Amino acid sequence: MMLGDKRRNDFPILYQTVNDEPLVYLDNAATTQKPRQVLEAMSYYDEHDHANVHRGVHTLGARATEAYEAARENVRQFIHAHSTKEVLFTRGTTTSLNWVAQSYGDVAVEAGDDILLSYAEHHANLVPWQQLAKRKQANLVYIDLDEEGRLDMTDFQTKLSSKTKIVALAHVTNVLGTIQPIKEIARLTHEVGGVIVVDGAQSVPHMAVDVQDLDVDFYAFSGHKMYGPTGIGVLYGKEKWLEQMSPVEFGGEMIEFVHLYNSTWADLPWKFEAGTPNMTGAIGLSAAIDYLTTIGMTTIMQHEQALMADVLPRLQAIEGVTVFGPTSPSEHAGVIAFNIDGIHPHDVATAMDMQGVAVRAGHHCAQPLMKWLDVQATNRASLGLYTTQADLNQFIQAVIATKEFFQNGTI
Ligand SMILES: Cc1ncc(COP(=O)(O)O)c(CN[C@@H]2CONC2=O)c1O
Repeated sequence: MMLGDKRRNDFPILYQTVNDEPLVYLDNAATTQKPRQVLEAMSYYDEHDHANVHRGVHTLGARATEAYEAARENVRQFIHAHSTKEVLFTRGTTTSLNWVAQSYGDVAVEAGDDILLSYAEHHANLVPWQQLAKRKQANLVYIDLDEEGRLDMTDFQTKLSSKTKIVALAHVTNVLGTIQPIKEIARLTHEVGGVIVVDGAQSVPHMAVDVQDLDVDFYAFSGHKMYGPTGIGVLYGKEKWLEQMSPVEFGGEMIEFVHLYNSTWADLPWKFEAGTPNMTGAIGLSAAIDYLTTIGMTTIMQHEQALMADVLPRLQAIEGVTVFGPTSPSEHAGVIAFNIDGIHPHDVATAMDMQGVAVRAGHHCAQPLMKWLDVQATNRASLGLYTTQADLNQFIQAVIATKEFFQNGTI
């Protein structure tokens, strides 16, 4: 039995019909669904242990604090960070990346410095750097993509220089699903004295991530992309950088002492966590990590690669369908962008929804990439650990039926 069939009954939401057809949920790159184990862990916390953290001297406060900090330790182990001081809870990837651009960027980047990005970045890993470049009169330098949408490493090394202060890249891109060689990029970036900021939103759900092995300086991801709740994410940062960085938000929790006209800050990681944190979200994220760890990231990656090896060639073989990104299935980490020639992606997605199949349509917060692809928008199917062969069979049938419907009016 494949993983998807084995684990599907952990996800109550998947057992519904849409337009009288079994739901086939293939929008996991937007957000994943939560297993009962995550839902139950959050409910248990709220029903038994909820209180505000780090301040109460009463029993519930102690239990809530213990649960919250145990969640942080669980994240540390999951990404193999050296210390919990390096694991900051945020609202999600977008907040994490903004914190780096504002706090690290403002102290490290000066006029004339280079910030290297790729055309394939999500807006969350592009717009914060645009704002930093404007604030500091720094240069945004875009690394070319090759003909199949991979990062052009030759162009990267050409543009990398002693002026490079920051390299900001996705580990896995959210439209093409390309896996960027982060470990090599980190090594090359450090050789010129730069730091590497990695957008891990689309990689953490699909593969094991070891931030020490990758030797990245910052790594950002979201709970809701990895079978956890929304509203909780993580910023990993090397302790040496976080110690130098000023807080981005100010108030309770993050202070050591508040005088009338100045204040001192709490130690890491709390220096960056102003106000009451999302305890339930952190506990839900920790339960998601336990769930993924029980299955094993290698097992998940193998499952999704097997499905991709089946579905990508079948989609590529449909006449009148354009599939974007690398030709090889092994270079797609769970994501396929495609169009049916001559049919607007929104019409395709609507027609597929009529057949119970949920795919994304639009620019996917990657408008520079749409320009590079020379399209306004694409459709996107994205797999999860619960995706089954039956899901993909229904997906392929829906693409074919949608094409025929728009060509001759029958579905
Ligand atoms: C590569 C990447 N980076 C950052 C983000 C932002 O994450 P948060 O919204 O959790 O801060 C996303 C979200 N993915 C978008 C959301 O919907 N569809 C997508 O592809 C993403 O895919």
